[in-house]
Amino acid sequence: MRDLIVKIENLSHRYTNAWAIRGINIEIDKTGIVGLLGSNGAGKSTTMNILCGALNQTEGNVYIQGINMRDDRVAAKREIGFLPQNPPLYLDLTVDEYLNYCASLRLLPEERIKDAVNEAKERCGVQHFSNRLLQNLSGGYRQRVGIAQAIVHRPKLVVLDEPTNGLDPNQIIEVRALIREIALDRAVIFSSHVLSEVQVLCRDIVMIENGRIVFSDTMDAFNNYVEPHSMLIHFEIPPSAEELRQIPGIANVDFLTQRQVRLHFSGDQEIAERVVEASVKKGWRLREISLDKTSVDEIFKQLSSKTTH
Ligand SMILES: Nc1ncnc2c1ncn2[C@@H]1O[C@H](COP(=O)(O)OP(=O)(O)OP(=O)(O)O)[C@@H](O)[C@H]1O
Repeated sequence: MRDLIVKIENLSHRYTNAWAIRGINIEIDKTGIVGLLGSNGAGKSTTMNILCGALNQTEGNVYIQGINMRDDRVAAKREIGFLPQNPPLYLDLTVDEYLNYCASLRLLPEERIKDAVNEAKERCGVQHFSNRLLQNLSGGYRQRVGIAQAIVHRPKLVVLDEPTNGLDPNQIIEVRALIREIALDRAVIFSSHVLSEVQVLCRDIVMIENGRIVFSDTMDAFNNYVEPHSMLIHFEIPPSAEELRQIPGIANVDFLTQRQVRLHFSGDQEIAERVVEASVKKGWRLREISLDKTSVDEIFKQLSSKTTH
């Protein structure tokens, strides 16, 4: 069997009166960032809380480095670092006091704590705030300390639940850079409800909607999926449909009005240039051209309807 860092198998969870997630399967076998994307209430936090041993699932299994969370929670949790959506920061502690406390909660041997805390502070860029109270740190630095507590015991897997939520744009950029950095030598699962954030940060994407996975593949595969496949064009002196079909790559021609036409094509980014070239050469007087981008809502809808319920 392959050596998986994480295996989530057929995971389902029911709160008192409704299923929050159903039949979730995720496998991660290498370092890097996996994005868990879903709108509010989709089931991201539920999945992450179970994955990190903070919530007991109704059905299914979670294995961390081959250890079943149900069988040996302490051993499995040793391999996980978790930054929940509302980080458990004790605001009246200093950065050092807090990280020392977290390291001892993680059962690090006393003699290793100092080095481990120093390493985590350095990696997260908070060493110069060692003696500052958490309540006197900005949101971005608090989040860095939250990430430092998640890596202080050098886990193989770090789980970050919407870590950029509530940060300002500069802080978001810094925290993203930090996440990229810590993912160089461990697997990171990162949740967000913002597609563009997952696109810039993650190697793989798992989309979850209404508690079910609707897409799970590489980011490249996802980007191919959402690439525009049609464009809207306005010609002053429109050509015939036949003339347009002769442009290599055009699959379908759809006249909306006498001068407005939607051209369908297959995954070829240079098609717009060919249309412009043909228009100039043949005097069609192109007035407007725009690629039809599928909206995120539309993608969710398409993907959701593909899953079997
Ligand atoms: N403690 C709870 N008791 C009952 N229902 C809950 C509880 N926690 C979450 N839910 C419900 O389970 C579903 C999934 O919630 P979850 O928090 O996992 O989603 P999410 O994708 O993390 O959303 P958000 O981004 O808003 O946190 C939602 O319908 C939510 O209302």
